[in-house]
Amino acid sequence: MTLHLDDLRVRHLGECRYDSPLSAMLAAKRTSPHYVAEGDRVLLEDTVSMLAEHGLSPHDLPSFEAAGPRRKIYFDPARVTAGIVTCGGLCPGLNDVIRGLVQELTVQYDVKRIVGFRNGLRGLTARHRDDTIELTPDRVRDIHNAGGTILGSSRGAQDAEEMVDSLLLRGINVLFVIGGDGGMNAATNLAAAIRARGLDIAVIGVPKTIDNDLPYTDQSFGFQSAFAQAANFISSVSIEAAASPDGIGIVKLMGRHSGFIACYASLARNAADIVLIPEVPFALEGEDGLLARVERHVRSKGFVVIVVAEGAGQDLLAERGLLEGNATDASGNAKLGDIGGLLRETITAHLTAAGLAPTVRYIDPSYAIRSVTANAYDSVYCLRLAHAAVHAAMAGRTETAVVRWRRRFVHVPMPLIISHRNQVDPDGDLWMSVLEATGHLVHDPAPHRPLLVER
Ligand SMILES: Nc1ncnc2c1ncn2[C@@H]1O[C@H](COP(=O)(O)OP(=O)(O)O)[C@@H](O)[C@H]1O
Ligand SMILES: O=P(O)(O)OC[C@H]1O[C@](O)(COP(=O)(O)O)[C@@H](O)[C@@H]1O
Ligand SMILES: [Mg+2]
Repeated sequence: MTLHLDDLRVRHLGECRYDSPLSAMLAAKRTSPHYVAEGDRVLLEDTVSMLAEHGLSPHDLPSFEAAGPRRKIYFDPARVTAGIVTCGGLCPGLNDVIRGLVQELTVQYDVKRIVGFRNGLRGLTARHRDDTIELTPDRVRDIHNAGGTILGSSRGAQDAEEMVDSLLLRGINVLFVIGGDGGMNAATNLAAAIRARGLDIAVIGVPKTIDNDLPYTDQSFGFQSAFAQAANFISSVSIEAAASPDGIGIVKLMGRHSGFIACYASLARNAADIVLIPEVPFALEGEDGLLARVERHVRSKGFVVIVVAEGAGQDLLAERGLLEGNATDASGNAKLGDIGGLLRETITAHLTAAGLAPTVRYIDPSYAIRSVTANAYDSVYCLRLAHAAVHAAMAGRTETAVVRWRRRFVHVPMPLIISHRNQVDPDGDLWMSVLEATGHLVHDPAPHRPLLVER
């Protein structure tokens, strides 16, 4: 998708007329390699070839508005009531973001009232809108020491008009939606409903996903903590597999449509022999198929470690009638078949038929990965995203997500965040690293992507 400068402009509620409490500090600042001033923009692309292709002056190149505090703001902080909601699946750092939002709103902007909606967008429905949590610095002081979200979360559909009514009834001027593709979709619809009614309510998104599958963000918050935890399970399984005759270690990791966790967790320990992700189809049978490859590993090395993303090989399950048609969860997300189970069964049968006596160690750590506390790196990241989100809201941005893009914090129009899915590029350098680390390129140099099958 080719984007132009106009596609990247974010919506403003109106003119910023109030002095920001941070204006004196900002007056002294200038753009430097480490600070992007409020009027400056951050380029969408960062290679010479991509930029040259546009043939445009720097000012006309596709670029994002820089995040950060503004000298003039849209809302009078004394009249602001903020709302916060977390939706969808958990990921590390949700409490860090909530805490950062509350601290920044109260300490820097002196906002007096912050309402936490419980259990995701369900908390904005008529039935649940009064069951909220008053969020104060005291209430959030220690919440970053635990995983999950103190607000709770949920999946399932809600009516946008009903949610707007809730915002009005609770007097919310600024809503922070911490959510994934579903949450950003819902927030976009909510913002459209707010706009259609001509209301003065800002909706700011803080994109969240354990799968790292949202575009226009370097890496989603909590992802690093999650794949570090996943890497521990890979270590465990590889120790088990190595200690067993004809040992087969299999770890199934989250990743509905994108294999980022599988790739990063595998690289973190460099113990995987085979990595299977949704983006790279594979065959079970045949000389280049998975079963033959597993057998070669076991015969040459004595054991094999396989890391599989849960969304990999769904076509193989469908072929075997092991998929529930087009089944979806309450939010409309595809329900997956159990690729880990299929691997365990087919590998055991294949190796047994080949005269080996496999010992299979299979781990599906599932929720144990996304429920962990954010590590120090992610905590910092979450806090800075929260700061950026508060500045964006107070400056009257709406239908806008705050993200880190090429190491800078920027504003992205919410529709772009849900325009497509971020996936591992089979031609990209991440997948190349995985192939290098698993020895595919050295041991099997002939096919460019050894486990990729044209279907
Ligand atoms: N396409 C959509 N349009 C409007 N709302 C959606 C859409 N997809 C999901 N939602 C709502 O957003 C919330 C979170 O979505 P979900 O897919 O469960 O998690 P996530 O935000 O992590 O992707 C749910 O309440 C769901 O109903
Ligand atoms: O069991 P749940 O809560 O539906 O979550 C499972 C799925 O949610 C995910 O964590 C991603 O969901 P989100 O979009 O909510 O982050 C997947 O990796 C996983 O398959
Ligand atoms: Mg999602």
